[in-house]
Amino acid sequence: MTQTDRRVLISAPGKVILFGEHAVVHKKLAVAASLGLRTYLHLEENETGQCRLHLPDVDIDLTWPLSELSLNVDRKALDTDHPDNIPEEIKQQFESWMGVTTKENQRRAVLSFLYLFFVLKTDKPASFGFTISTRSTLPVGAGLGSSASFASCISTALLVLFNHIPIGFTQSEKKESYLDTINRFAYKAEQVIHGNPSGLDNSVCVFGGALSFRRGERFVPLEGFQSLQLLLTNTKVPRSTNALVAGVGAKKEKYPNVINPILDSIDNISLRCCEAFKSGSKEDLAQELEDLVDMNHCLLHALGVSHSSLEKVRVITEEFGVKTKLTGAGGGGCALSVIRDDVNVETTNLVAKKLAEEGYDCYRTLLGGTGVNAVVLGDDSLDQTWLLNADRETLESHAI
Ligand SMILES: Nc1ncnc2c1ncn2[C@@H]1O[C@H](COP(=O)(O)OP(=O)(O)O)[C@@H](O)[C@H]1O
Ligand SMILES: C[C@@](O)(CCOP(=O)(O)O)CC(=O)O
Repeated sequence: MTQTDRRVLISAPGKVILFGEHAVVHKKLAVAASLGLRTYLHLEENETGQCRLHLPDVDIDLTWPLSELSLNVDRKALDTDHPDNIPEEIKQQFESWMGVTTKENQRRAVLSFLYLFFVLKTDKPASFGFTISTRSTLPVGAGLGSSASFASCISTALLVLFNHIPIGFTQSEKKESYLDTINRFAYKAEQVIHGNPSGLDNSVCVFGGALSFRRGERFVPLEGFQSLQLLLTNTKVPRSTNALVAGVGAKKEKYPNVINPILDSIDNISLRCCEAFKSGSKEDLAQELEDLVDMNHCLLHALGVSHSSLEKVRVITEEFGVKTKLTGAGGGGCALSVIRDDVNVETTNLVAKKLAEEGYDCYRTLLGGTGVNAVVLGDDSLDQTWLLNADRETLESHAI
């Protein structure tokens, strides 16, 4: 296979925030872990002279001749602290490539791609072309980090495509430094998608595992982490991470003496979680996590980011003695329930059944899986049609 028809499968996990969402935006500690559910990206280099961006999860299929994807101004102008601050002229050019794309979720996905494309692009022959197709087994916009997982895949694809990092980065002795590079650009894409991200989600999706994170500092792998049985419930109530994060910020501005102590309490919940894992006693850990889950949810409720659907999940699970909190931005989206080892399978099934009767989707998935990964595909193997049609188990078996 030549360099020009190289095909690569990239994947990155979603994440679940155990403790500290929202507070982490304001420099409080958060604890999160990667999920078994992932986003997959198929990258094909070809000689069509065109760039195709195929994002079926958000109903996008755009193709541009690469000769037309060129900026009128020096691309150094893209080098700002936040992508929102790029010159108006570039924003207008991005708009002109957007076609009929009008929905906010679609626009942000395409804009994050265009932004990274221009930041990372290097000179290539006129015939150079490529197709990017993505498919996620994560629910999109539900609090499980689909945007960071997507951002990590796009960042990796463009870094590999333009030869900033080698395809075998996961086997390289410079792996850590390559992952840092992927993470830096994934964060930029996250900024395009949801405004003021803390950087927690992209760190989990890129590095995988379980970690604690404070904005502006390097994440710390969670000492003594043991995978937990979690039940994730997607209420399917749509919400905007942007708006919810901005709402908490506005409350903090207006009622600093009320909100700051809440954020400090959440910080202490995350600290306590780290200590509980470190101490290693499984019995105590289960009890503490349940308490912390309950308290963290109530504090998030006070910040105004719960929703009646999430409260309903709490009521249903509580009937079985199972503790639940919202996870991610809240306002709908997903809840996480801690399933203690002494809760039997029949009970868990019954809880899941009751939740399904309300129209919610339940996921049982492992925590702490591998971070972003890329493999070169052979001539005979999987193409993008396969990617778009494969079932979840088949996809997961190729994630490595
Ligand atoms: N598979 C995907 N394909 C294209 N865009 C995606 C995909 N997953 C996520 N996104 C982008 O991320 C946005 C969802 O981000 P967000 O609201 O933060 O939800 P989540 O909690 O799932 O990360 C989508 O509206 C879309 O712009
Ligand atoms: C609310 C927040 O803490 C997590 C948002 O997670 P999600 O986008 O709902 O998956 C924001 C952030 O950390 O950037």
